[in-house]
Amino acid sequence: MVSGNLEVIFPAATREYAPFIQKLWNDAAFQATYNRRHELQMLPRIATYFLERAVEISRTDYEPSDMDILYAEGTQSSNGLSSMEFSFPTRERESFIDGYQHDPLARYQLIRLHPSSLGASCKWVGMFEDINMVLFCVSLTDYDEFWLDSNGVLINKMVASKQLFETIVSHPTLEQKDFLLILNKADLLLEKMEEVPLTRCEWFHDFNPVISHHNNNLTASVAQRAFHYIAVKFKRLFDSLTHSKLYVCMVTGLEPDSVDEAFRYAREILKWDHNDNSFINNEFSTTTVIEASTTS
Ligand SMILES: Nc1nc2c(ncn2[C@@H]2O[C@H](COP(=O)(O)OP(=O)(O)OP(=O)(O)O)[C@@H](O)[C@H]2O)c(=O)[nH]1
Ligand SMILES: [Mg+2]
Repeated sequence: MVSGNLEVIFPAATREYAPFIQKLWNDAAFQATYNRRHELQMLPRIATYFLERAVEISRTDYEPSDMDILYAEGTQSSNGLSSMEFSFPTRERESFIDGYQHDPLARYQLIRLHPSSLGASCKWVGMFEDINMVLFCVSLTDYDEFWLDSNGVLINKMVASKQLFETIVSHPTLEQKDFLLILNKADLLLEKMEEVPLTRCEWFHDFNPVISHHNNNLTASVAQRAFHYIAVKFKRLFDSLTHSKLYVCMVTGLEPDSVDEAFRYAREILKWDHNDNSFINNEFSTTTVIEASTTS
């Protein structure tokens, strides 16, 4: 990859196979299997996005679109920890017309963790002494998914996130820091709940909403309640560990506006702090945000 010699990774043969891959993918048996992927360990939802484009992607002149990049899987480093720094430099004026204006001075460190690095008691957190806020990201659809931990034991991904959250919020370096919990993949929650109940995750065993069915499907309000339930679970946990308030918002990572909204909320929170909490009782109108004044 470093040498840019893609022939080594994707030999010409791969391109020859691409039409067959696409044909197999459109086969009824493959599609039926994909539709029952929640019964399998390792068939990601996203498979369809790329397999449908096998021929296009295999072309030598293929250039990934922004969407292709957003849909791609993150890579995992061998020690389970990868990170990159980014910021939003001032761009052309037109880009700002509709969207959220990022603070060009804000610097972000994106850290991706695998639970296998949990055993290392998160020593790396000590590297981040000068941070203002932690944006802790959890996928709402993790509740029925599993990971192999460092001992080779399958662990529920939501439970793994909970354990990581506990370790990180209790870390001495991050004492008194603001935490914003980003509950991601909001667009997929309802679809998943129609297949697998939220109670599949042991931590969510007491989720018991009054369920209103519409055409035998769960309604969006059930997903909304599930989101609130999960948010409150984390808020209670955070309160018990730090005696402070956890901010929460719901995000769909594939939608730039939704991500911008989370960054905007993060900036509001910092402003509240900066102004001695005088903003704390301000109404925050967005529906995807659990109000700052919500108690657990
Ligand atoms: N539909 C939807 N897909 C998302 C969202 N956020 C991320 N994704 C997709 O989820 C995948 C993210 O892949 P990874 O970064 O590997 O994360 P993951 O597969 O959820 O989790 P692990 O690989 O187990 O860490 C990509 O295909 C993304 O396009 C979202 O909000 N909605
Ligand atoms: Mg993945």
